[in-house]
Amino acid sequence: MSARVALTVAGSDPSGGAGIQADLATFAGRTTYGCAVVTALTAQNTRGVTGVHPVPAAFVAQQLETLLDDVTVHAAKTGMLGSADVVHAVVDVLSRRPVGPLVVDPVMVATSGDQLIDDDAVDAVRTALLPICDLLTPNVPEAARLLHVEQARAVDDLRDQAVALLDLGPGAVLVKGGHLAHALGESTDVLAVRGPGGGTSVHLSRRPLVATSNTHGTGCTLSAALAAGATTAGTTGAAPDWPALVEEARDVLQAGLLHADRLGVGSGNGPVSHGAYAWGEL
Ligand SMILES: Nc1ncnc2c1ncn2[C@@H]1O[C@H](COP(=O)(O)OP(=O)(O)O)[C@@H](O)[C@H]1O
Ligand SMILES: Cc1ncc(COP(=O)(O)OP(=O)(O)O)c(N)n1
Repeated sequence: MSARVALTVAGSDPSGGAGIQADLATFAGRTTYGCAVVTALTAQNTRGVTGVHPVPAAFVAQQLETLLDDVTVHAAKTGMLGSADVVHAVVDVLSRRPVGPLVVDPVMVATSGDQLIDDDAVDAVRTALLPICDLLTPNVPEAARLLHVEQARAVDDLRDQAVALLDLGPGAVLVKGGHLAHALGESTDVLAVRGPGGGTSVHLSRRPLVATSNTHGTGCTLSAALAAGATTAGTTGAAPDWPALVEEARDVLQAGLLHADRLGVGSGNGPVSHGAYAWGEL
């Protein structure tokens, strides 16, 4: 028997709340072996980002090629890619070399407001990465930026934007409603899935609002849990059951949010507790 292997292609967050550190912790919590290709170093803590040191695109490609020469990956996720060159390098390798279902978290801005991607890279995500993506997981501002529309203000807007984003190429889209959670009084994400016959199904995933400011890394944790869940489909080549995997991943994140205040890491927006679900902590 061999392990289910998930890959993250993302930036480093030394505080451990987001980026590759969050992804690897989440993979481990889902009993999935984790590999990581690093796209950028950030100087970051729970209060914000003070610097970004990008990895050259050719070296991102070299990391991927070298890994895939040796290791079979059953599902992958992308997080912070940073520049158009890195986006194109990742797309070039992943379109030639199968890594199972691909989850794209189109990371653009940290909770602290710091920009993690430039405008050319957003265009590259839209035109090159989304066509090879199996599940796209934008938050409210990211969905609006990808579609060139105003930010969603209600669940109907989340639904319309999830369906509209399917036209850019992904097999499924989960528009996350975390930025509306306080206004709505609960956290509602909307999943749109393209069916084999071309029809679209829409699913609402709802959870009670967790009253915490310790939300650093929520998006990374959710997309990593989704990639970990998709490794099972990746071992057989079956299509992932995205509605079921979204519910599982949201349970992982909800436990992480409920346990976050007990971590006491840093003095800003602290990290979610990536392993809480696996430990049975609530
Ligand atoms: N306070 C909260 N309570 C419960 N769920 C939340 C809360 N904040 C965010 N979430 C959930 O965390 C996930 C990521 O949230 P969101 O803030 O939308 O994305 P990002 O972290 O990428 O900015 C979504 O599933 C969202 O519904
Ligand atoms: C290196 C790195 N990657 C991604 C993020 C953003 O992560 P996210 O999960 O969206 O969490 P918040 O920034 O919203 O807390 C990051 N900060 N750093």
